[in-house]
Amino acid sequence: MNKQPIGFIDSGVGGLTVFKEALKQLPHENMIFLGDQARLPYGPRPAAQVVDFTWQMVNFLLKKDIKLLVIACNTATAAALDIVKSQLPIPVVGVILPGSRAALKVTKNKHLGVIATEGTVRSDAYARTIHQKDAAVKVTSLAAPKFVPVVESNEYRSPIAKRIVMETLAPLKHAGLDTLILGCTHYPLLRPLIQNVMGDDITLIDPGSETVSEVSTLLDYFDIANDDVTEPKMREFYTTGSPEMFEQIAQDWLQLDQLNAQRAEIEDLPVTYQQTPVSTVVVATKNAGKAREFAAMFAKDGITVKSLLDFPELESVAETGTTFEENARLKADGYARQLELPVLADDSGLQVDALGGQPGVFSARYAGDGHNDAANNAKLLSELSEVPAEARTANFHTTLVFAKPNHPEQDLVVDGDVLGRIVGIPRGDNGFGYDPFFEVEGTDQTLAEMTADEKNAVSHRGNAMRQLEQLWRDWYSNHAL
Ligand SMILES: O=P(O)(O)OP(=O)(O)OP(=O)(O)OC[C@H]1O[C@@H](n2cnc3c(O)ncnc32)[C@H](O)[C@@H]1O
Ligand SMILES: [Mg+2]
Repeated sequence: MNKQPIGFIDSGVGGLTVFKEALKQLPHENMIFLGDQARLPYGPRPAAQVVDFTWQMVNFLLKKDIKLLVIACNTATAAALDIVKSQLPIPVVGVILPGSRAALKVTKNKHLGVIATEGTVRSDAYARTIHQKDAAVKVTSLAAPKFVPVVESNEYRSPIAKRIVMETLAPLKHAGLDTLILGCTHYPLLRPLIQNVMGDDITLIDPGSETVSEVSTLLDYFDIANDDVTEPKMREFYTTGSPEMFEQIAQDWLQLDQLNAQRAEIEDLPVTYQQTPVSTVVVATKNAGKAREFAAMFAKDGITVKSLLDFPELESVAETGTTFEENARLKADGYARQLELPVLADDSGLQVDALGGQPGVFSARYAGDGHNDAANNAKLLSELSEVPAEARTANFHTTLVFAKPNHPEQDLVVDGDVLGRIVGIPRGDNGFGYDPFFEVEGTDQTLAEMTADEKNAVSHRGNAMRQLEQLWRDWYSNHAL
């Protein structure tokens, strides 16, 4: 018998949907809830910050002597579950695995939808978790950033809520899914509206109930359940925001008598786990031209780039794939494993329409094995000798893959392209490779006539980097699920 409370944390009131399930399934347990309403929403925040805030909430509840922690927030689960779990002596339960499991149990057509915050969607945690269990399941994710504010402002039954739900879910209505995961603990409060928009054929999954089943299993497994059915149970509620606002929603949602919320000061509590800022990125390329471009792009954030030229002792990874992505993955995964560091790889090439997309993935060895830009360019010109100027359209493509050591399933993948045409006479001395022959669409300049900055502003690599910039820091600081 263990009378210590179970702790629940969330960015706001959403976690109460899990708490409500716990009241139903585990009525004899003492429970404490903490919502970080002052700093909500968590969805748009960088993962590293969500990790910090999560630790502050955890440290608040540890002082209350909790015996088990429920991270009743999808965004915090995606960002912090692993690290918190690895450092706490008590069991820790998140909501993503239980939610995924529940959805896999009910789907018939193996097409799942996930609606969640931007942070959760960006982390790809649901798709990853689902695919670890069944790689054949299709997962369609959609960020619904407007839902949390509607719930937190107690507007979740209003006509505004109805309109927001309708507009947000429109892209999913005809997507062909049969099951939709409510991948944010706030969303079950909008359940009737969501069901109405999606139609009765779609099964909605509220991860709360499955999460509490997992809690129940763990209480038994660790033999820490409270079997005392006599005395009244502790129901404590804390918020970093306004206790009155919290009470209104909680009272309404939980239907508890005498619900009292108290203000919690957690901002000054320690952040147990500090992220070290990233100062160096390894780019897995032997091509000095590429390395220079990445160095210039990362330098804007004060980050130093190292390339394979800095690590001559590494075993070469063969580019045996048939697509840019396959090759980029081979390079990123292969070198990350050897270096035991996150590694970024680029696989790129020129695709000429009149040559059926050639040289494509063979761009580096177009004229035969071994790198020789001059020979490659000469071959390109001879292949195009009969092709008139207007038919010499082409594009440069790159696929970038950022990989962590031994976690290929977490590879971050982005693409970039630039359109143009192949000119007959080379122009310009800048850049590298095929640059002097590639005239950028909408300009009269080849890539080799542009400065480094001008090229990065339009190039395939620059375009891919601009996407990567939005994603990589969060991904980098996310721990393996
Ligand atoms: O594999 P790593 O070591 O990164 O270096 P690589 O030069 O072999 O690179 P790829 O396998 O990706 O092959 C890309 C080919 O396309 C050419 N290429 C890629 N990006 C280019 C750019 O921005 N300008 C000109 N040529 C480019 C490059 O010179 C190569 O011949
Ligand atoms: Mg190569």
